[in-house]
Amino acid sequence: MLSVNQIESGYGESTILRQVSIEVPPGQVVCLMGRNGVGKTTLTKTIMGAIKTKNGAIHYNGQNITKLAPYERAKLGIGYVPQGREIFGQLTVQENLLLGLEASRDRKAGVPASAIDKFPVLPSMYNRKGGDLSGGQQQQLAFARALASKPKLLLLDEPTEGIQPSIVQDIQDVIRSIKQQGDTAILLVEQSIDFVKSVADYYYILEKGTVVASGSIDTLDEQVIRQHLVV
Ligand SMILES: Nc1ncnc2c1ncn2[C@@H]1O[C@H](COP(=O)(O)OP(=O)(O)OP(=O)(O)O)[C@@H](O)[C@H]1O
Repeated sequence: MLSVNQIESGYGESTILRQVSIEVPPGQVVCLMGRNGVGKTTLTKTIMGAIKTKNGAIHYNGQNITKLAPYERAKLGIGYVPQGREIFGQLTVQENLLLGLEASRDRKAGVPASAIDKFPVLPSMYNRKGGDLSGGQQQQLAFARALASKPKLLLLDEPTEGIQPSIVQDIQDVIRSIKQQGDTAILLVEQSIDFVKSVADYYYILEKGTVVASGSIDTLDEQVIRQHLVV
């Protein structure tokens, strides 16, 4: 589904990612882990096209998307929930959700029930400004907005960061239900090892912009955690 092959990317003259290769198979949950500042967000932004790939290639469903603009990648079915959520604070919840449809091929159909059903708190807030929601509610809105275009690959950048435990649990349940449906793959940036172990099929660990460990989730053992993740 997603195949990142030996990519190099960064900001201006500075190169952050070097020789990074990852695979996200259809319908699977793949976690991207690593300490602060190792390049996890840079990788999700590069996959989405917000940062240019300097070398290497990104293929999505067999198509080379390395040079496509972010909106073109979104149209192909890649959804993105950025770190920090990036909700439009002055727009209502409903308007934020409708913006999610801009990436979709079928705008007239409206926001699909499949995006809203997973976040029962949202419909009661349709007319509230995005900026007036709590951090956890904004995260749910950002998630639903990404689901509005029915993505086949979802990039989630630290969806549980700074969020109260009950909403972390809700987000975990949503990821599980997407996984159970089996038609959307997820690349998840996440720091919590328990969370990762409860939802993921595979993991990759980055250090200084390169992949230093990877495997099926049952190989994420104490030694790997101590070596690459414990601060
Ligand atoms: N806009 C930017 N311009 C220049 N350098 C940047 C920019 N954004 C990030 N960096 C640098 O790129 C490196 C990787 O940052 P990145 O945000 O990808 O790491 P991360 O693993 O997602 O970290 P965190 O877990 O703290 O979110 C860091 O050294 C960071 O300082």
